[in-house]
Amino acid sequence: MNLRLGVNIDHVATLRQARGGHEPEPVAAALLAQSAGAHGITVHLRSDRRHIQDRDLRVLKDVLAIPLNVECAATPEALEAVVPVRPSWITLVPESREELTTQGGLDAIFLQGMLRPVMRELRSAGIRVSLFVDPVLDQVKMAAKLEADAVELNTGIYSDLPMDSDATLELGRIRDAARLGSRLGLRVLAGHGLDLHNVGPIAAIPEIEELNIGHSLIGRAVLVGLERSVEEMLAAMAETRP
Ligand SMILES: CC(=O)[C@@H](O)[C@H](O)COP(=O)(O)O
Ligand SMILES: NCC(=O)COP(=O)(O)O
Repeated sequence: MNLRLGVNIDHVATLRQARGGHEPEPVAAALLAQSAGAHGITVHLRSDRRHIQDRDLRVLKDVLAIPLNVECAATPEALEAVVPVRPSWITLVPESREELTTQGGLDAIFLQGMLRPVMRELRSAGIRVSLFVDPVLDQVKMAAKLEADAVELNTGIYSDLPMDSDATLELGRIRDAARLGSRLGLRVLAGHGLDLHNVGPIAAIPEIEELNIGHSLIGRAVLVGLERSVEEMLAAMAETRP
């Protein structure tokens, strides 16, 4: 199975919002990522609208030829903004206003009563649903029980490990969760904090179909250009998953 790259363009919008103007245009970034070989575009519509705006979703949906994945909290306010856009995917993520970035996976077990009707509504609107969960077997089982189309395994703990530390344990958790998700019929994605240096061992996990990568890729794009940054990431992924 070929490994796909979803490019998260949130932080192009972060830069735009720093001045509250029009530049840089995240839609232009999405189109450049698409032409450089990205297989999908991911954006996170945060409740505080710190980067991606409602208008971005609408324009992205209109212009992209590759799937649009919108991450959001499972709140009525977020879903009212996202569902009418009809993205290919909605990924439900936990969110708190104070966090700098997502702090962990969704607790699908604790939230199952709330998630069940929400996910049913999204499915009936023709939108595929992914749950961003920690690499914990019971969370993956619950995602399957809730009839999610996919799980995105949170690689945040793995990505935060110091460079010279032993990642065996965390990689094992991600590998086991990926294997279980695939066995249960879920599509398995992974992401959070991945970069050119740590992506290899995650890309090597055969059950993982797609990686969502944003911050490091956009950070590098500031230095070398977005197309080159996407191409470098695709090449790094292909080193372990040709
Ligand atoms: C859910 C996840 O891991 C990321 O998409 C992250 O939430 C992106 O949001 P920020 O770009 O606001 O950190
Ligand atoms: N869901 C993960 C994502 O979209 C990108 O996360 P990051 O690479 O910005 O940490």
